[in-house]
Amino acid sequence: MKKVALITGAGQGIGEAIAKRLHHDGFAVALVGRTLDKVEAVAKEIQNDHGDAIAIQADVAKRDDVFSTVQKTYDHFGDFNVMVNNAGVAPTTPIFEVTPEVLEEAERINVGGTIWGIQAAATMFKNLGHAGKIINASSQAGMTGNPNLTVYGSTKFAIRGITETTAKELADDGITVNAFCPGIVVTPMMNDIAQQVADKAGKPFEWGMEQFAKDIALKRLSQPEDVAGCVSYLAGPDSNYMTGQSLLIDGGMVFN
Ligand SMILES: NC(=O)C1=CN([C@@H]2O[C@H](COP(=O)(O)OP(=O)(O)OC[C@H]3O[C@@H](n4cnc5c(N)ncnc54)[C@H](O)[C@@H]3O)[C@@H](O)[C@H]2O)C=CC1
Ligand SMILES: CC(=O)C(C)=O
Repeated sequence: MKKVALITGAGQGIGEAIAKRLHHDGFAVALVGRTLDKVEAVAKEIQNDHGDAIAIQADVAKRDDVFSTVQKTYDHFGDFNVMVNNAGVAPTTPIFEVTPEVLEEAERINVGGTIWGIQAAATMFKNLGHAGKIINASSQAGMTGNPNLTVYGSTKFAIRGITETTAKELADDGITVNAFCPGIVVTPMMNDIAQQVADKAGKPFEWGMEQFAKDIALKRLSQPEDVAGCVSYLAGPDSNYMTGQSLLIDGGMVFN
């Protein structure tokens, strides 16, 4: 029987690439997103490639939604093995522009969504009586400070802390918890960030992207597939003896 993975935020960008990569690795995949049309379109592509995929609409900020996606995934495929807490939002907030609303939304989705995802997946693994893998999306912005990303960066630092903490709490149940920390990945999110930073400075889009891209040692932006390859490792057996870790996939940027 195929192993089963659930990926949140799978309608575009990194989540879409992870879903497709895990399908190629032999997983049955549940694609979760806020906009059903988008996850359905990706699920259809996977089905057309002879894959097993379902699409589920959910808001990861809502605990009940997240528990329900895990239950639906199990009900459909009959097992549950890997949870990828990938969905996130990235407000661009110079420190003087941070409002309670911006802070709360990012906390509810990025931090809350990750915690509910860990709770729901670990509960299911324990009920099934077998091991499982939980993989969380942090960021290079969760390892170092990025100007204009105070709120976003705070959520991504938090996700690394949650990863380390829950790895220790869940180890006795055979559950591993790791995080991936992409650098600058060409997705709708990153394009929005670059555009907003450029707009605030009265500069063109290319200038906005350059603010993030100029220190990449490998001298190229990353593609969603670069990240999906590392998540494939975290989801597969070769990472079985690894837990509580944050895998940096930034082309040599943070520690330049
Ligand atoms: N693009 C980049 O350069 C980087 C991205 N990341 C992280 O990787 C993850 C994926 O990022 P991208 O693919 O770039 O973003 P994206 O914005 O292109 O895609 C994220 C997806 O998550 C969904 N989503 C957002 N809030 C949701 C919610 N409450 N419930 C359900 N779905 C929700 C969105 O609808 C979207 O389909 C995020 O956690 C992001 O913070 C980390 C480092 C760099
Ligand atoms: C979006 C993000 O995580 C960046 C710029 O590191």
